[in-house]
Amino acid sequence: MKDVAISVQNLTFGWSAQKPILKGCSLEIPQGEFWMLLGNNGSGKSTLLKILSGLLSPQSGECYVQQPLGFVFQNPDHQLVMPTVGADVAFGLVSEGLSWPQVRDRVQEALSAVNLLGWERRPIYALSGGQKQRIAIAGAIARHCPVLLLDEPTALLDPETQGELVEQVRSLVKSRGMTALWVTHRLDELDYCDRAFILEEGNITKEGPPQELKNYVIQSTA
Ligand SMILES: Nc1ncnc2c1ncn2[C@@H]1O[C@H](COP(=O)(O)OP(=O)(O)OP(=O)(O)O)[C@@H](O)[C@H]1O
Repeated sequence: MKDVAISVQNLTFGWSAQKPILKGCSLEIPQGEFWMLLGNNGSGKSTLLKILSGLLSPQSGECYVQQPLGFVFQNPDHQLVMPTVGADVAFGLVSEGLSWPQVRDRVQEALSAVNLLGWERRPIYALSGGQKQRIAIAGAIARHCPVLLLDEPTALLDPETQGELVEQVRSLVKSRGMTALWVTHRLDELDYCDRAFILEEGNITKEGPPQELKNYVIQSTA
């Protein structure tokens, strides 16, 4: 039996009492698996991820996520803060009080994991959208995060780069035993995940393997 990496029980949240977003939402993700979260616009997917990451507090319910967690935003320009690749990946390590050689090793390990070893001195502004997303993921790997939360990370990428990123995250999950929860609108991305959820009307209404969820979405939108 696998350990649970992410667990949510009866979560409720609303921006106002008149408009509840999550209405007793529950889910569980085993360690070392790649899951996706689908749902219509405004169904509360980003809100759920923000609660999982501690950016928002639920009104009620229980929430557990293995720590430290890494969060990858839709727009990488909202999270890359330093001028170069190496400085950005190292930035998240500041609070750990590591020695310089330890920081260098962590940065190299993380860049190697996303196939960007040797890119330390590259300026962030010169990277493509997909490369920036891989740097954001490298930041989480450098911090040795067991869990990655990704909020529509391919939304701003071209189709080829979208496929490369989702493939990369799948291979990180499988090779490093990480757990990832990936929010998406794109049904073709489901092919890469182990299982997926659908968030509707404030609750998880469906959970299952990718093909089953694809069929459900296609039938419900036909
Ligand atoms: N800061 C905020 N203040 C008030 N309402 C908000 C705020 N952020 C989001 N909302 C509302 O909460 C609801 C859920 O938003 P959320 O962004 O979680 O949905 P989503 O499923 O991620 O949507 P999308 O697929 O469009 O990204 C929406 O109705 C949204 O307008």
